[in-house]
Amino acid sequence: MSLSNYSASLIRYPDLGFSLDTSLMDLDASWLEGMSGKIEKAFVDLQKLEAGEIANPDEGRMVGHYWLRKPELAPTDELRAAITGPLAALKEFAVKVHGGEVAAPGGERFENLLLIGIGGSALGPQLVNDALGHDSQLNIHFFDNTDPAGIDRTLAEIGQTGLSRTLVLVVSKSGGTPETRNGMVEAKAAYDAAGLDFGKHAVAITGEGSKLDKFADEEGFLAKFPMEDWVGGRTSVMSTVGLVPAALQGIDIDDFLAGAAAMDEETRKADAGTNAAMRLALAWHAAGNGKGEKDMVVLPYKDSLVLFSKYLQQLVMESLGKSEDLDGNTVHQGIAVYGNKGSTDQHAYVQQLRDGVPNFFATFIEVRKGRDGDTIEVEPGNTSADYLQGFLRGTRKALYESGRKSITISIGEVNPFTLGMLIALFERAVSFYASLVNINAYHQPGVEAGKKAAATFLDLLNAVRGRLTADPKNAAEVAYEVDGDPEDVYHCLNHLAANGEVQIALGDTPEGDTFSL
Ligand SMILES: O=P(O)(O)OC[C@H]1O[C@](O)(CO)[C@@H](O)[C@@H]1O
Repeated sequence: MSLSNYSASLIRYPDLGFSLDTSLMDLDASWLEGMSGKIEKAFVDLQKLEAGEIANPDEGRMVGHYWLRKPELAPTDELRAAITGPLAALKEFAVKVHGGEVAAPGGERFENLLLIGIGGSALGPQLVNDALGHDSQLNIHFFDNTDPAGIDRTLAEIGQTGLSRTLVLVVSKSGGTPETRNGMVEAKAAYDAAGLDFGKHAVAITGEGSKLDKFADEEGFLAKFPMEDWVGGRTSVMSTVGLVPAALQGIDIDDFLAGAAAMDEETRKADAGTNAAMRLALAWHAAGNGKGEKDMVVLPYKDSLVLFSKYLQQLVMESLGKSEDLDGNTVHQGIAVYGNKGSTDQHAYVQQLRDGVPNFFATFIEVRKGRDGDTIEVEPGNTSADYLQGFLRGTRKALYESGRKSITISIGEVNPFTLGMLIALFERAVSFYASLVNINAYHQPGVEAGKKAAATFLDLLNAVRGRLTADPKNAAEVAYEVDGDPEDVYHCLNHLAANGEVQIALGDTPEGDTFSL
């Protein structure tokens, strides 16, 4: 570790208060030289993507999330209008909600938001809320799963009386995601039970013509905001998906977009020496040998960024985790991402990072400012912020001393602008990395397999339900009747027993368990 090595390895954008330090990644100059052809191609690929090329060939779609913060970039007037129109509309909607012009049927002002969505249709709003929502004009709650207990917990937080003052945002690009549909059905049931008109409390954010879009029309939703097919779920936080809730919360969405636009501007420059997103992609490539051999451990040293690692988990893993490259070769690409926050994890998993399996590189996120306003000394001469900085610097060094590499990203403070900057940085690094390893970062075929298998399980579950009688039967007998896999049938029966639909009599092993009505 030396100041000259640090200086030589640092990319900084002083106007943005941003820097990226890859000095502890030991990037080799000759390796970088050898990558120059791929680097050039990656710059060209991203230029073409931003110019509207079909960058998602499997789905035949353009990839337009970079236009969201610079609509002038969008290749046609129609696409530009699809960004600026909804942006103006959602701002106006937020003003009306805040002013009480859009209110609950009884005239009560909305005080709460309930966002129903999953994956990219929830993670962005959750990150934005956690990082920036401390002074929120409306309290936000989430249904991001089909877990009934989780739904009940959230409804209890809102409370029976709070429901009438709660605006529900149902967010689904496809408009057909089962978890989100279930969440909406559960929310509607809660409104019905409270004698409230769900539609008069609800807003849909979805693709035009989707099931949700039609349901919103049928139920007379208060408003609808479109989601375009050229914005992927995991990069949708700067579309209506992230901006509607953020504007309703009173978060400065113009600053958020401006931060992303500023990072885009810097990382649009085709110069590997100064382009932080390209440097990040190269560091990932070098660490994992271009094959994801090392996991990415994300450690923001700031409580308000704790969800950033979870957010990046979807952005990176859903984008890069692919079985085939663009030429159809089997490659099984990806980078595993996990993390939480520092210094908290020094008391949890940093022990393994320092001394255990060396299968990762760390990404520290440093926020230079400790807190707004006055601070106190926690001991003579030192503040809590001094300690946080000490732990970050100390851990980084301790890891390096035991051969564990790390990247350090620094920002001045957490605000809408800097959060926008960070998100844009990683989005562009993902785009570059995908080009470097020649994969399509913009589809997610693997997710479909689990969805299909879940649908098959539900069909089996319903068939099993139809076979239950007062006479006890074991799983093999029911499986024979429904022509199903005995183990799957056993799990159906066990599920029904756990939820009080059937009685279970335990045998010596699951094969001997019997079930009856
Ligand atoms: O917005 P939707 O269509 O409900 O999808 C939610 C999430 O599900 C996925 O499609 C994966 O199943 C993600 O890519 C997406 O963010």
